[in-house]
Amino acid sequence: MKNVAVVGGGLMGSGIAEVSARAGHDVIVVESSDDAAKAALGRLEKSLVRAEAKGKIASASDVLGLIRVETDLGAVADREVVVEAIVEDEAAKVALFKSLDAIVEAPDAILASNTSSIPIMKLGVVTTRPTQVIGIHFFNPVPVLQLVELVPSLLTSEDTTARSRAWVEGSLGKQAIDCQDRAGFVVNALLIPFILSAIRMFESGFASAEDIDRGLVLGAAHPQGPLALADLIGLDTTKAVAESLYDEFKEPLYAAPPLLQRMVDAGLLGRKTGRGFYTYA
Ligand SMILES: CC(=O)CC(=O)SCCNC(=O)CCNC(=O)[C@H](O)C(C)(C)COP(=O)(O)OP(=O)(O)OC[C@H]1O[C@@H](n2cnc3c(N)ncnc32)[C@H](O)[C@@H]1OP(=O)(O)O
Ligand SMILES: NC(=O)C1=CN([C@@H]2O[C@H](COP(=O)(O)OP(=O)(O)OC[C@H]3O[C@@H](n4cnc5c(N)ncnc54)[C@H](O)[C@@H]3O)[C@@H](O)[C@H]2O)C=CC1
Repeated sequence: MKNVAVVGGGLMGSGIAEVSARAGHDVIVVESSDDAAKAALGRLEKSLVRAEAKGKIASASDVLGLIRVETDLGAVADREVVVEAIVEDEAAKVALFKSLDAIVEAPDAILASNTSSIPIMKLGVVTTRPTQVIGIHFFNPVPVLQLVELVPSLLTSEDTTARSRAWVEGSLGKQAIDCQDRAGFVVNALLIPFILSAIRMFESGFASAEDIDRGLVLGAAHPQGPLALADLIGLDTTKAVAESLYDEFKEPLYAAPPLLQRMVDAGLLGRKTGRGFYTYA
């Protein structure tokens, strides 16, 4: 699969577009407005310039030359693989998969979602080709982290799973794990309750954000603490993933704590808005 579309060019979509172009693929990114398209292009340029400065790629402009950012979803019609990376909102994703089903022409094209937590079946069944719908879940930051979770639904064909694996491992150089189609898959089903516990600890006044994070960095060798990680993921996404998990399993450990809800209400979404548990320049 050499021609790829990524729908949603935010934090994750721009990373997926970057690693695809770095693997030599022809990439179309679709964004929802001109301003969002400009922001996506800015993220791509910044990341590729950094990769070039670090000697990881020969030329940022050559890689950028493989990527087109569009605002018309019709641009994805000729793609072999489409990776959806829009906001973590089931209704928005359902609407998008219905549109993709009508637009994408290749009869064997793969329609993938990068969702963090929404069961893939909910997206597959709204299309006429659920055998070709699969979760291909990358991790943040995409150019750095090796893992991809492969999440076939009960209706996904073995051929779709095999071609998805060949693409992420063979072409993109990532490492895949296989997951059942349950909210949160493997990593977020474990990681999100850990982050929510850290938020509850901070909310209760038990320890400062800095001490909670330093504790996990220095005492458990995590690359960053859970509150800094929530700021990296985005508090809106963290809350949405918690809600999907709670909806599926009804376990209190998945319930979003009030502080997380209030921070999202306030627009304190972490790095993306400049303020979450920490402030960013
Ligand atoms: C919510 C979901 O559905 C699933 C998820 O993704 S959950 C989130 C999973 N992600 C994690 O757990 C991230 C944990 N944190 C980390 O791995 C690290 O803290 C980090 C990579 C984010 C930053 O690492 P750091 O050592 O503090 O910073 P820094 O020195 O700037 O970066 C380390 C390397 O990563 C690269 N890097 C960091 N951020 C990057 C980015 N956004 N894009 C590209 N490269 C990046 C740097 O260039 C640097 O590369 P070199 O070693 O080759 O120089
Ligand atoms: N943030 C993270 O650490 C991770 C997020 N994910 C998942 O990836 C997806 C995207 O997350 P982020 O990139 O963090 O979000 P984000 O908010 O940074 O980006 C979402 C982008 O989608 C665009 N968009 C929204 N609706 C659209 C539409 N209908 N058509 C085209 N573009 C549209 C927005 O303009 C925005 O740029 C979510 O499903 C999330 O759960 C997966 C792994 C890690």
